[in-house]
Amino acid sequence: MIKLEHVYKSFNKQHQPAVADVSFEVHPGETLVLLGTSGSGKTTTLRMINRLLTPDSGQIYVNGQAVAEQQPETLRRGIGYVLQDNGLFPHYTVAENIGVVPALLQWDKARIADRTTVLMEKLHLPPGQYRDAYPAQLSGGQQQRVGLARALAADPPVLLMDEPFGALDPVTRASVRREFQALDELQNKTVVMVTHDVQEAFELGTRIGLMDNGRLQQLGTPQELLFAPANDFVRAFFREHHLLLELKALTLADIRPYLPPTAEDDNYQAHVLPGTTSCWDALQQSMNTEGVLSVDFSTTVFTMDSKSLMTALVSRKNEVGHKK
Ligand SMILES: Nc1ncnc2c1ncn2[C@@H]1O[C@H](COP(=O)(O)OP(=O)(O)OP(=O)(O)O)[C@@H](O)[C@H]1O
Repeated sequence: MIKLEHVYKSFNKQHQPAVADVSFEVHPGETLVLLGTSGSGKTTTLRMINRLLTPDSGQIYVNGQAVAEQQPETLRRGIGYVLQDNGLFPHYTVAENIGVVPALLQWDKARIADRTTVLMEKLHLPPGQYRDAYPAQLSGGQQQRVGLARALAADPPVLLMDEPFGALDPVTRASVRREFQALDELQNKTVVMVTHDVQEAFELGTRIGLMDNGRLQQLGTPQELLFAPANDFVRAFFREHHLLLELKALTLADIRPYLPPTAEDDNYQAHVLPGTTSCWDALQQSMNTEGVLSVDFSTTVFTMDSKSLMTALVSRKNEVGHKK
């Protein structure tokens, strides 16, 4: 668990603070994404959580304990940290990089080796091929996977990530992001991630904290930020990507009332999507199924096509817009 209470940080007392009155709580199993324009205070906020920076005022707690009362080294051993440039040690092999924190925690060698193998397999880095490689011998995407494995190695309850996919090309970025999202390791972790990529925030964030000028402009679920913006800044921030973000934020269950009446389908084959699937993922799946989608709404299975999905989205938008 991470908790910030009225945190302020200035680098230059003559200027406005880099972070002003930021408060939030993040619970196990949640990913809070800090999103915002460049210089809005995202990285400063993150770096105060593991004491790389010290707040001028306010309190920060990790797992119920004030970070100011803990030795920075001890605190950081319990926090996984992933950086944009991966921060791997160039003269350490992949296995040695992944084993850094377990070694500091004095795990025995066999346990470190087992844990390294498990994580490399989960992150699609065949251990036989890459265990003894050096970072420079890996692609950017592979290096970032090693950075993730290193952060997860000692199974810390808290994970901080600063633009973890920011240095990757769009295709690699999407695949590393998907692998990250699918990791069972994350299930009970408390994660705070910084990004300025709006799509990434919507894909990975349980909640999003949108920052501007050092302040949290709004903190809420992707749906809340999109459909109930707290102010003009929030509204304007998402305007350009609105339709795409709606596809990511809304599930098939959200648009079910707007789908055309469809006969229950006894002929559906494999590939039934749960109602919790995002509309975006459903459209992507429809490319593999010639446009046809079967959706399991618990009581009934609907069969529809991608066109009726888009029509339902527009009907929903019209109705919700009309009510406002
Ligand atoms: N070490 C520092 N010394 C002086 N000023 C700093 C320092 N670190 C950050 N700042 C200033 O604090 C403000 C917030 O910076 P921060 O890096 O937290 O923003 P950010 O939202 O993470 O931006 P970006 O997305 O560009 O990384 C900026 O005005 C920045 O110039």
